[in-house]
Amino acid sequence: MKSSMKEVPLSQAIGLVLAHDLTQVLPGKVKGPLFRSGHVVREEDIEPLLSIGKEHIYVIEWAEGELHEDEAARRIATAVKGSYVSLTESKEGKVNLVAEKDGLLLVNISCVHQINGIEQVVLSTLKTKVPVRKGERVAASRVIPLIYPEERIIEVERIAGQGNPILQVVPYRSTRIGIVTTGNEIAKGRIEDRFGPVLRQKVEKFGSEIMGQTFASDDRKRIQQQIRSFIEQGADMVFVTGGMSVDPDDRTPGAIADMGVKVVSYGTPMLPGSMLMLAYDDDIPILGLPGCVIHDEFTSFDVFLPRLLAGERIAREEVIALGYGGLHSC
Ligand SMILES: Nc1nc2c(c(=O)[nH]1)N[C@H]1C(S)=C(S)[C@@H](COP(=O)(O)OP(=O)(O)OC[C@H]3O[C@@H](n4cnc5c(N)ncnc54)[C@H](O)[C@@H]3O)O[C@H]1N2
Ligand code: MOO
Repeated sequence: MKSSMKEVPLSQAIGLVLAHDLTQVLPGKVKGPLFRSGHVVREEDIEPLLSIGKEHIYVIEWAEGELHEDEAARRIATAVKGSYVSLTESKEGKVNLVAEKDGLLLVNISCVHQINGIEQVVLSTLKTKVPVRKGERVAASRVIPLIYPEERIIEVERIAGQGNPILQVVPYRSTRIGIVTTGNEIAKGRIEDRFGPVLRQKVEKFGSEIMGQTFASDDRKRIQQQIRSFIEQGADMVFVTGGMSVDPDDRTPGAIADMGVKVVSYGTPMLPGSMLMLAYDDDIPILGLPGCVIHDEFTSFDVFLPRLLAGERIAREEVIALGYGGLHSC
């Protein structure tokens, strides 16, 4: 047997319980529930109900195996949430999933696709591997009809139970970073360094620290010595700034590539930030940062930084994938 909805005219609705949130939309002013599910209709509610076009309310007689939209949305959200993600109460049949900490959001994309392939399920998420703040909404779930077959929710729960959590937040590690700034014009004091302040601010935003900054002339050996020195002092990551382009006196990529490290990529298919280099000395990332990092607000560096601070190891495939949708400016 299926659940049924009994239509009750407003004149007979006083004392009855609303079966779902009733939404008011006043363009530019309000879009939200005027009455919440479970509200007991009173005399003074009649006028406001008429003003949002309700001449009847509906009372549901429930059958076995069917769920209210609020319950269905809550079960989807519960099934997909992993660590450091929590749920809000449902509103108009929608449950929000919220980050409990600052960190990197990881989304299991193929499972999200599978779940949205189930008829009339909505699981809407942010993109994977983006930085999120504590309290930020990372996803929302709902079903389209008010009364929804439980068997489809059981299918959502089966997909979600297969392996890695579908949505999780990985908090940032506390990371000590050394900066080697290259360029004769800075080493000789002709211009003032701009990388230091920019990098400090970007890194501190994620709760990590710059352990020091040294300055090297355009000389391979000096650049390599200064990178090594930071690693010996316990750096978890090293940034090398400037000299990433095509001039013969741009020595940074050569210096990094020639110091016995594993180069993941020199050249990142995103603009700005195409001249970025990523290498690893064992587990320690070494990044060659191009001039655009001090010029543009958002570059490939801002994509990589939160991933690295959350402890992700970036592989070449992930760098390649940045090209699609990676055209921002410059
Ligand atoms: N012919 C080509 N030209 C450029 C290419 C290219 O592929 N072919 N790539 C462009 C892209 S993209 C970028 S990004 C920049 C990369 O520049 P570099 O990282 O090599 O930077 P430099 O040449 O060392 O300096 C450029 C500019 O920035 C100033 N600078 C450098 N470091 C500092 C610092 N610490 N503080 C303040 N200012 C700094 C430097 O004095 C220069 O004015 O190359 C494009 N060109
Ligand atoms: O490394 Mo550059 O951004 O593409 O300006």
